[in-house]
Amino acid sequence: MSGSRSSADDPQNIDPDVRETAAGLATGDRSDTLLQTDGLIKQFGGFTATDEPGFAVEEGELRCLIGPNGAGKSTLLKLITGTHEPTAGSIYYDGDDITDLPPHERVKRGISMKFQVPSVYGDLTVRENAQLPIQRLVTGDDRNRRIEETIAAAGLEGYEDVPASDLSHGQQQQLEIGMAASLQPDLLLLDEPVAGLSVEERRGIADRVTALNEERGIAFVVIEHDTDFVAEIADAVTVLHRGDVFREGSISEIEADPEVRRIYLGEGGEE
Ligand SMILES: Nc1ncnc2c1ncn2[C@@H]1O[C@H](COP(=O)(O)OP(=O)(O)OP(=O)(O)O)[C@@H](O)[C@H]1O
Repeated sequence: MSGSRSSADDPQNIDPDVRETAAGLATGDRSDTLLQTDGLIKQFGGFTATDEPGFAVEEGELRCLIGPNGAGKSTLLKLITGTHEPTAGSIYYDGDDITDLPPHERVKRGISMKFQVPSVYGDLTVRENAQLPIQRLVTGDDRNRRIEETIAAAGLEGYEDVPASDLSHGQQQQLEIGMAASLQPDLLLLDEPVAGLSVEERRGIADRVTALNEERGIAFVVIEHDTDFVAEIADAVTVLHRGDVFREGSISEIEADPEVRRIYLGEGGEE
């Protein structure tokens, strides 16, 4: 843990590898890195929730973010969306430093997030909910086409006129994922999308996420505790512990790692 916003903004303080990647992207020398953090710190009072994790996402990859309770997973996603302002450090997206951009500018750049708390309107139909994210952005025939795309992305064809309150919890989550995807992001962040869902509902969410990843090339970061679900969807897994990246690898490598088992089972949550 070190530094402040002003010292982290000094190009001399940026990790050389990160500077090279960001500079390469900015000059058109494209690598596959979509998002990269550098020296990122978030403190709440005296407590450090994010401690220079050096987190990266490649274009089109489906990455799951796991870790004990309080490891800093949600905080990291909120720093990426701009919901939280970092105490220090930088975030690069598609070659640009987006650290100081407000959340709506990040959405325009292609970062979209579905939060843990459901946000569909129960008294509106599936179609009416589906038009909400784009209603001020898209008009005419394009709007109808985008609404149909959103409903297809949610896997809710045939439910167009059903009030969202009549959908199952899993279908509501599907609708939210479709709505988050309707902004045509390159990166979609999901915070525990299958918490509290049945096995069948989890399968519905896994189908939506993998379809959007494979058919539209959307990169995902998915916070998830359920390793069966992670094994079903993830290309790669990052383990966060005490605000820092603890391990990265495939789910089978992560599950076999005794140190990962220790931080989950031994120490449990963060103090
Ligand atoms: N707004 C806040 N104010 C103060 N402390 C916070 C705030 N948000 C998060 N924290 C603290 O930061 C740490 C990381 O929280 P965070 O929610 O990012 O963890 P998490 O890994 O997502 O946990 P969980 O798996 O339980 O959702 C926790 O100790 C939490 O209490």
